[in-house]
Amino acid sequence: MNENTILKIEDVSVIYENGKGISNFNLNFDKGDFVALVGSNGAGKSTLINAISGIQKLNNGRIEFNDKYITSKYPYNILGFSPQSQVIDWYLTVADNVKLGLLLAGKKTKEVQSMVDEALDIVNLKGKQDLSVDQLSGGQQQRVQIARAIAHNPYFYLLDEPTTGLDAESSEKFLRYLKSKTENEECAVLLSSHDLTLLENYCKKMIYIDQGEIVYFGNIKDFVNNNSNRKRYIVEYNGELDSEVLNELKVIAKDVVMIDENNNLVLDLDLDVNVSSLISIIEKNVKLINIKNENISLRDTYLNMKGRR
Ligand SMILES: Nc1ncnc2c1ncn2[C@@H]1O[C@H](COP(=O)(O)OP(=O)(O)OP(=O)(O)O)[C@@H](O)[C@H]1O
Repeated sequence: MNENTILKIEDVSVIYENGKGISNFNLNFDKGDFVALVGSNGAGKSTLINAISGIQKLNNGRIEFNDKYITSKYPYNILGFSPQSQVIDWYLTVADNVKLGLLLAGKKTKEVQSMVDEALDIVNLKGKQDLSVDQLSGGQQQRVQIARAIAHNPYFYLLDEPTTGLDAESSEKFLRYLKSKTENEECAVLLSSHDLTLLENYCKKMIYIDQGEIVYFGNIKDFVNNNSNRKRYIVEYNGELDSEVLNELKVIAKDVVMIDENNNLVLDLDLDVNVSSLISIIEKNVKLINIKNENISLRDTYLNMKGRR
Protein backbone atom coordinates (compact mmCIF):
# COMPACT_ATOMS: atom_id res chain seq x y z
CA MET A 1 0.00 0.00 0.00
CA ASN A 2 1.21 3.48 -0.95
CA GLU A 3 2.27 5.49 2.13
CA ASN A 4 -0.28 8.21 1.28
CA THR A 5 -3.12 5.73 1.13
CA ILE A 6 -5.32 5.70 4.22
CA LEU A 7 -7.73 3.01 3.17
CA LYS A 8 -7.99 0.54 0.31
CA ILE A 9 -11.01 -1.45 -0.86
CA GLU A 10 -10.34 -4.57 -2.89
CA ASP A 11 -12.98 -6.61 -4.75
CA VAL A 12 -15.58 -5.84 -2.11
CA SER A 13 -19.08 -7.22 -2.54
CA VAL A 14 -22.01 -7.05 -0.16
CA ILE A 15 -25.03 -8.94 -1.43
CA TYR A 16 -28.23 -9.01 0.64
CA GLU A 17 -30.63 -11.95 0.63
CA ASN A 18 -32.75 -10.21 -2.03
CA GLY A 19 -29.75 -10.06 -4.39
CA LYS A 20 -29.27 -6.28 -3.98
CA GLY A 21 -26.11 -4.66 -2.64
CA ILE A 22 -22.75 -3.69 -4.16
CA SER A 23 -20.42 -5.81 -6.26
CA ASN A 24 -16.70 -5.86 -6.96
CA PHE A 25 -15.78 -2.47 -5.56
CA ASN A 26 -12.15 -1.40 -5.90
CA LEU A 27 -11.34 2.00 -4.45
CA ASN A 28 -8.61 3.71 -2.56
CA PHE A 29 -8.53 6.82 -0.44
CA ASP A 30 -5.35 8.83 -0.05
CA LYS A 31 -4.69 11.53 2.48
CA GLY A 32 -6.07 14.81 1.16
CA ASP A 33 -8.94 13.12 -0.69
CA PHE A 34 -12.35 14.73 -0.31
CA VAL A 35 -14.64 12.29 -2.08
CA ALA A 36 -18.32 12.72 -2.90
CA LEU A 37 -20.44 9.57 -2.99
CA VAL A 38 -23.35 9.98 -5.39
CA GLY A 39 -26.08 7.81 -6.84
CA SER A 40 -29.86 7.42 -6.84
CA ASN A 41 -31.87 6.08 -3.93
CA GLY A 42 -30.98 2.43 -3.48
CA ALA A 43 -27.77 2.66 -5.56
CA GLY A 44 -25.61 1.25 -2.75
CA LYS A 45 -24.07 4.29 -1.03
CA SER A 46 -25.01 3.36 2.54
CA THR A 47 -24.01 -0.24 1.89
CA LEU A 48 -20.51 0.93 0.95
CA ILE A 49 -20.27 3.29 3.93
CA ASN A 50 -21.52 0.65 6.36
CA ALA A 51 -19.09 -1.90 4.91
CA ILE A 52 -16.16 0.48 5.52
CA SER A 53 -17.38 1.23 9.04
CA GLY A 54 -17.42 -2.46 9.85
CA ILE A 55 -21.13 -2.65 10.71
CA GLN A 56 -21.91 -4.43 7.44
CA LYS A 57 -20.36 -7.84 6.79
CA LEU A 58 -18.66 -8.37 3.42
CA ASN A 59 -19.53 -11.30 1.17
CA ASN A 60 -16.27 -10.93 -0.67
CA GLY A 61 -13.07 -8.89 -0.78
CA ARG A 62 -11.30 -6.90 1.88
CA ILE A 63 -10.92 -3.44 3.31
CA GLU A 64 -7.37 -2.63 4.26
CA PHE A 65 -6.35 0.24 6.50
CA ASN A 66 -2.88 1.74 6.37
CA ASP A 67 -1.53 0.93 9.81
CA LYS A 68 0.37 4.21 9.82
CA TYR A 69 -3.04 5.79 10.50
CA ILE A 70 -5.37 3.03 11.48
CA THR A 71 -4.84 0.26 13.94
CA SER A 72 -7.67 -2.18 14.39
CA LYS A 73 -7.14 -1.87 18.14
CA TYR A 74 -8.68 1.63 18.21
CA PRO A 75 -11.12 1.87 15.30
CA TYR A 76 -13.06 4.79 16.81
CA ASN A 77 -9.85 6.81 16.81
CA ILE A 78 -9.53 6.63 13.10
CA LEU A 79 -13.04 6.71 11.72
CA GLY A 80 -15.33 9.68 12.03
CA PHE A 81 -18.49 7.77 11.25
CA SER A 82 -21.91 9.35 10.92
CA PRO A 83 -24.46 6.77 9.72
CA GLN A 84 -27.62 7.66 7.84
CA SER A 85 -29.91 6.84 10.75
CA GLN A 86 -29.55 8.92 13.90
CA VAL A 87 -27.45 7.34 16.61
CA ILE A 88 -27.46 9.94 19.35
CA ASP A 89 -28.11 9.19 23.00
CA TRP A 90 -31.47 10.74 23.80
CA TYR A 91 -30.99 10.73 27.58
CA LEU A 92 -27.75 12.74 27.45
CA THR A 93 -27.15 16.45 26.95
CA VAL A 94 -25.69 17.82 23.73
CA ALA A 95 -22.21 18.17 25.28
CA ASP A 96 -22.32 14.73 26.90
CA ASN A 97 -23.22 13.12 23.59
CA VAL A 98 -20.05 14.51 22.05
CA LYS A 99 -18.02 13.73 25.18
CA LEU A 100 -19.14 10.10 25.08
CA GLY A 101 -17.94 9.82 21.47
CA LEU A 102 -14.55 11.20 22.51
CA LEU A 103 -14.19 8.80 25.43
CA LEU A 104 -15.09 5.89 23.13
CA ALA A 105 -12.35 7.20 20.81
CA GLY A 106 -9.89 6.77 23.67
CA LYS A 107 -9.34 10.48 24.34
CA LYS A 108 -8.06 11.44 27.79
CA THR A 109 -10.55 13.15 30.12
CA LYS A 110 -8.45 16.32 30.39
CA GLU A 111 -8.37 16.98 26.63
CA VAL A 112 -12.04 16.17 26.11
CA GLN A 113 -13.65 19.49 27.13
CA SER A 114 -11.76 21.61 24.61
CA MET A 115 -12.52 19.07 21.87
CA VAL A 116 -16.23 19.16 22.76
CA ASP A 117 -16.21 22.97 22.59
CA GLU A 118 -14.45 22.98 19.23
CA ALA A 119 -16.83 20.43 17.68
CA LEU A 120 -19.93 22.25 18.98
CA ASP A 121 -18.54 25.49 17.60
CA ILE A 122 -18.19 23.96 14.12
CA VAL A 123 -21.84 22.84 14.11
CA ASN A 124 -23.08 26.10 15.72
CA LEU A 125 -24.42 24.44 18.87
CA LYS A 126 -22.25 26.10 21.50
CA GLY A 127 -25.14 27.82 23.28
CA LYS A 128 -27.13 24.59 23.44
CA GLN A 129 -24.55 22.34 25.07
CA ASP A 130 -26.51 21.76 28.28
CA LEU A 131 -29.83 20.97 26.63
CA SER A 132 -31.02 17.42 26.39
CA VAL A 133 -31.07 16.35 22.72
CA ASP A 134 -34.82 15.70 22.73
CA GLN A 135 -35.30 19.47 23.16
CA LEU A 136 -33.58 20.15 19.82
CA SER A 137 -35.02 20.42 16.32
CA GLY A 138 -34.34 17.59 13.82
CA GLY A 139 -31.59 19.58 12.08
CA GLN A 140 -29.96 20.43 15.43
CA GLN A 141 -30.00 16.74 16.41
CA GLN A 142 -28.30 15.94 13.12
CA ARG A 143 -25.64 18.53 14.02
CA VAL A 144 -25.04 16.76 17.37
CA GLN A 145 -24.42 13.56 15.44
CA ILE A 146 -21.96 15.37 13.17
CA ALA A 147 -20.16 16.92 16.16
CA ARG A 148 -19.80 13.46 17.65
CA ALA A 149 -18.37 12.08 14.41
CA ILE A 150 -15.75 14.82 13.96
CA ALA A 151 -14.74 15.79 17.52
CA HIS A 152 -11.82 13.35 17.79
CA ASN A 153 -10.11 14.60 14.57
CA PRO A 154 -10.28 11.26 12.80
CA TYR A 155 -8.01 10.24 9.93
CA PHE A 156 -10.98 9.09 7.90
CA TYR A 157 -14.39 10.79 7.83
CA LEU A 158 -17.18 8.44 6.78
CA LEU A 159 -20.33 10.52 6.49
CA ASP A 160 -23.66 9.19 5.21
CA GLU A 161 -25.84 12.09 4.09
CA PRO A 162 -24.67 14.31 6.96
CA THR A 163 -26.22 17.47 5.52
CA THR A 164 -29.74 16.07 5.16
CA GLY A 165 -31.97 18.25 7.34
CA LEU A 166 -29.28 20.93 7.78
CA ASP A 167 -29.93 24.53 6.76
CA ALA A 168 -27.87 25.91 3.88
CA GLU A 169 -25.46 27.89 6.10
CA SER A 170 -24.71 24.88 8.36
CA SER A 171 -24.11 22.62 5.34
CA GLU A 172 -21.74 25.15 3.78
CA LYS A 173 -19.85 25.68 7.03
CA PHE A 174 -19.46 21.95 7.61
CA LEU A 175 -18.18 21.24 4.10
CA ARG A 176 -15.81 24.22 4.31
CA TYR A 177 -14.46 22.74 7.54
CA LEU A 178 -13.95 19.30 5.95
CA LYS A 179 -12.26 20.86 2.92
CA SER A 180 -9.78 22.73 5.10
CA LYS A 181 -9.10 19.52 7.08
CA THR A 182 -8.25 17.60 3.91
CA GLU A 183 -6.06 20.45 2.69
CA ASN A 184 -4.16 20.98 5.92
CA GLU A 185 -4.13 17.71 7.84
CA GLU A 186 -3.49 14.04 7.24
CA CYS A 187 -7.01 12.80 6.60
CA ALA A 188 -9.53 11.87 3.92
CA VAL A 189 -13.30 12.29 3.65
CA LEU A 190 -16.00 10.15 2.04
CA LEU A 191 -19.35 11.91 2.10
CA SER A 192 -22.64 10.91 0.50
CA SER A 193 -25.27 13.45 -0.47
CA HIS A 194 -27.92 14.15 -3.07
CA ASP A 195 -26.95 17.85 -3.14
CA LEU A 196 -24.71 17.78 -6.20
CA THR A 197 -24.17 21.55 -6.22
CA LEU A 198 -22.80 21.47 -2.67
CA LEU A 199 -20.61 18.47 -3.51
CA GLU A 200 -19.22 20.12 -6.64
CA ASN A 201 -18.33 23.25 -4.68
CA TYR A 202 -16.24 21.44 -2.06
CA CYS A 203 -15.23 17.90 -3.08
CA LYS A 204 -12.36 17.01 -5.41
CA LYS A 205 -13.27 13.48 -6.39
CA MET A 206 -16.45 11.48 -6.73
CA ILE A 207 -17.66 7.92 -6.74
CA TYR A 208 -20.80 7.49 -8.79
CA ILE A 209 -22.69 4.29 -8.04
CA ASP A 210 -25.60 2.93 -10.03
CA GLN A 211 -27.45 -0.28 -9.11
CA GLY A 212 -24.62 -1.56 -6.95
CA GLU A 213 -21.85 -0.89 -9.45
CA ILE A 214 -19.22 1.81 -9.74
CA VAL A 215 -19.89 3.89 -12.84
CA TYR A 216 -17.14 6.45 -12.12
CA PHE A 217 -14.35 7.05 -9.63
CA GLY A 218 -12.10 10.04 -10.22
CA ASN A 219 -11.94 13.84 -10.30
CA ILE A 220 -15.25 15.68 -10.48
CA LYS A 221 -13.85 18.10 -13.07
CA ASP A 222 -12.84 15.21 -15.36
CA PHE A 223 -16.28 13.64 -14.95
CA VAL A 224 -17.97 16.86 -16.02
CA ASN A 225 -15.53 17.49 -18.90
CA ASN A 226 -15.80 13.95 -20.24
CA ASN A 227 -19.50 13.37 -19.79
CA SER A 228 -21.13 16.68 -20.41
CA ASN A 229 -22.32 16.70 -23.99
CA ARG A 230 -23.04 20.41 -23.81
CA LYS A 231 -21.30 23.71 -23.21
CA ARG A 232 -22.89 26.80 -21.76
CA TYR A 233 -22.52 30.19 -23.46
CA ILE A 234 -23.48 33.39 -21.65
CA VAL A 235 -24.12 36.23 -24.04
CA GLU A 236 -24.10 39.83 -22.82
CA TYR A 237 -25.82 42.24 -25.18
CA ASN A 238 -27.34 45.70 -25.51
CA GLY A 239 -30.86 46.09 -26.76
CA GLU A 240 -34.03 44.04 -26.84
CA LEU A 241 -34.10 40.51 -28.28
CA ASP A 242 -37.12 39.88 -30.52
CA SER A 243 -39.22 36.86 -29.69
CA GLU A 244 -38.74 35.70 -33.29
CA VAL A 245 -34.96 35.67 -32.82
CA LEU A 246 -35.33 33.84 -29.54
CA ASN A 247 -37.50 31.22 -31.24
CA GLU A 248 -34.92 30.83 -33.99
CA LEU A 249 -32.22 30.28 -31.35
CA LYS A 250 -34.41 27.80 -29.52
CA VAL A 251 -34.70 25.63 -32.62
CA ILE A 252 -30.91 25.44 -32.98
CA ALA A 253 -30.20 25.14 -29.25
CA LYS A 254 -32.98 22.57 -28.79
CA ASP A 255 -34.95 24.78 -26.41
CA VAL A 256 -32.12 25.27 -23.90
CA VAL A 257 -32.20 29.05 -24.03
CA MET A 258 -32.71 31.25 -20.99
CA ILE A 259 -32.39 34.84 -19.95
CA ASP A 260 -30.58 34.98 -16.60
CA GLU A 261 -30.98 37.43 -13.69
CA ASN A 262 -28.51 39.87 -15.33
CA ASN A 263 -30.57 39.86 -18.51
CA ASN A 264 -27.88 37.86 -20.31
CA LEU A 265 -28.77 35.21 -22.81
CA VAL A 266 -27.79 31.72 -21.63
CA LEU A 267 -27.42 28.98 -24.24
CA ASP A 268 -26.69 25.36 -23.38
CA LEU A 269 -25.44 23.96 -26.66
CA ASP A 270 -24.63 20.47 -27.87
CA LEU A 271 -20.91 20.27 -28.60
CA ASP A 272 -21.55 19.91 -32.33
CA VAL A 273 -23.66 23.09 -32.64
CA ASN A 274 -21.96 25.78 -34.70
CA VAL A 275 -21.70 28.71 -32.27
CA SER A 276 -20.76 31.30 -34.88
CA SER A 277 -24.03 30.75 -36.78
CA LEU A 278 -25.91 31.48 -33.55
CA ILE A 279 -23.88 34.59 -32.94
CA SER A 280 -24.66 35.98 -36.37
CA ILE A 281 -28.39 35.47 -35.67
CA ILE A 282 -28.05 37.36 -32.37
CA GLU A 283 -25.99 40.15 -33.96
CA LYS A 284 -28.69 40.83 -36.50
CA ASN A 285 -30.95 41.88 -33.63
CA VAL A 286 -28.84 43.30 -30.77
CA LYS A 287 -25.34 44.64 -30.11
CA LEU A 288 -23.07 41.96 -28.65
CA ILE A 289 -20.94 43.04 -25.68
CA ASN A 290 -19.35 39.80 -24.50
CA ILE A 291 -19.60 36.00 -24.76
CA LYS A 292 -18.45 33.78 -21.91
CA ASN A 293 -18.04 30.06 -22.16
CA GLU A 294 -18.73 27.85 -19.11
CA ASN A 295 -18.80 24.17 -18.36
CA ILE A 296 -22.12 22.61 -17.44
CA SER A 297 -22.48 21.86 -13.73
CA LEU A 298 -22.01 18.43 -12.14
CA ARG A 299 -25.75 18.38 -11.43
CA ASP A 300 -26.70 18.95 -15.06
CA THR A 301 -24.09 16.48 -16.31
CA TYR A 302 -25.31 13.84 -13.86
CA LEU A 303 -28.98 14.36 -14.72
CA ASN A 304 -28.15 14.25 -18.41
CA MET A 305 -26.23 11.02 -17.97
CA LYS A 306 -29.02 9.48 -15.87
CA GLY A 307 -31.45 10.32 -18.66
CA ARG A 308 -29.23 8.47 -21.12
CA ARG A 309 -28.59 5.36 -18.97
N1 LIG B 1 -30.55 -4.81 5.12
C1 LIG B 1 -30.93 -4.91 3.85
N2 LIG B 1 -31.55 -6.05 3.41
C2 LIG B 1 -31.91 -6.19 2.11
N3 LIG B 1 -31.71 -5.24 1.16
C3 LIG B 1 -31.10 -4.12 1.54
C4 LIG B 1 -30.68 -3.89 2.90
N4 LIG B 1 -30.09 -2.66 2.97
C5 LIG B 1 -30.16 -2.15 1.72
N5 LIG B 1 -30.75 -3.01 0.87
C6 LIG B 1 -30.95 -2.84 -0.59
O1 LIG B 1 -29.67 -2.66 -1.18
C7 LIG B 1 -29.71 -1.63 -2.16
C8 LIG B 1 -28.72 -0.53 -1.78
O2 LIG B 1 -29.22 0.16 -0.62
P1 LIG B 1 -28.46 1.37 0.07
O3 LIG B 1 -29.15 1.66 1.34
O4 LIG B 1 -27.01 1.05 0.12
O5 LIG B 1 -28.72 2.52 -1.01
P2 LIG B 1 -28.36 4.09 -0.94
O6 LIG B 1 -27.61 4.39 -2.19
O7 LIG B 1 -27.70 4.41 0.34
O8 LIG B 1 -29.81 4.74 -1.03
P3 LIG B 1 -30.41 6.13 -0.41
O9 LIG B 1 -29.95 7.23 -1.31
O10 LIG B 1 -31.89 5.89 -0.57
O11 LIG B 1 -29.98 6.23 1.00
C9 LIG B 1 -31.16 -1.18 -2.24
O12 LIG B 1 -31.79 -1.88 -3.29
C10 LIG B 1 -31.74 -1.58 -0.90
O13 LIG B 1 -33.11 -1.85 -1.00
